[in-house]
Amino acid sequence: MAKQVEGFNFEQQHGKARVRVARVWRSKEGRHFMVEWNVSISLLSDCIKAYTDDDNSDIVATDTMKNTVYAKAKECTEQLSVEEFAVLLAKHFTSFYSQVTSAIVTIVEKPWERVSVDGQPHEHGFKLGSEKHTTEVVVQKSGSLKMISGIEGLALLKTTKSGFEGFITDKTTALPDTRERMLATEVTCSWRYSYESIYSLPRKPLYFNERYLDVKKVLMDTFFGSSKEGVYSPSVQSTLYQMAKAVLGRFHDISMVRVKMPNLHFLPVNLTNRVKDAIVKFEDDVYLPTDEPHGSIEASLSRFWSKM
Ligand SMILES: O=c1[nH]c(=O)c2[nH]c(=O)[nH]c2[nH]1
Repeated sequence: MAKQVEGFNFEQQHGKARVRVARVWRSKEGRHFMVEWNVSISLLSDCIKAYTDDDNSDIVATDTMKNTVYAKAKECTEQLSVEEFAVLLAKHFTSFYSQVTSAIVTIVEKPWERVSVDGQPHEHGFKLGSEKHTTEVVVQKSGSLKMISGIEGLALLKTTKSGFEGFITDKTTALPDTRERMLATEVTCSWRYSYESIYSLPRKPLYFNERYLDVKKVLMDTFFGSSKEGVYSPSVQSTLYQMAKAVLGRFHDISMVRVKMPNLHFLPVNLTNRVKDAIVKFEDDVYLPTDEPHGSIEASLSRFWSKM
């Protein structure tokens, strides 16, 4: 919200970025559970005097925000999702400080996964996976909520059932039509939940972790198709749309989904020697993988009644 200050419109927020915290929980039976989070906080608060009058008396110190992350992590005696922790932090800042009108908390979870040794899940051993679970929540003093979750760095590839043809051709077009190519991407997807108040959130423990895994599965199943047959992709655009639509079709508490899918090209390799003999003739087998430059394709899809 812009404020009128000395004849100007003025907007401000302050916070602490990239606070790293890990939390371990130990079950009675001796199994350990752990998370590692990177937390960023930004507060919208009435502290204009700090900007205009050198008066910090309304400032929540960003150092205090950092300490609060550790204090709240300590208080969480049960395992919880990034979404729940973000809401808990945001709720604290908006209810504890009269000056704070709104809190924005974003968290990226590092993908530590329990290892198996000799086919048995290890009690306290973890290895780093690849894609990351993310969230951004905005909480107002009234309890009104905006909650977005996401997945980052989901690298997917299929070696066939992908093509691209019928696009505009003009004098700068070199790309041939094809019905046979590799399709590789790194999916970034975020989705907005339709919960609009911190008081109407699902109470089920780890609900949002379950949702995250379910959304990831729907995205991947749609990308790949069935295990034997697969599914033909006529373009990244078409596959991206099918993936977004599948998420909205499946999850009724998701009102908006945004998907970004770079097209990471695998270029056919054809090599001839100086006397024009083929060294390598491309037969859908030898490729030059490249990520620069790459196609960049993104879209968002929301229900008619929903907010973006
Ligand atoms: O799936 C694709 N979409 C495009 O827009 C595009 N453009 C391009 O050169 N190759 C591709 N592939």
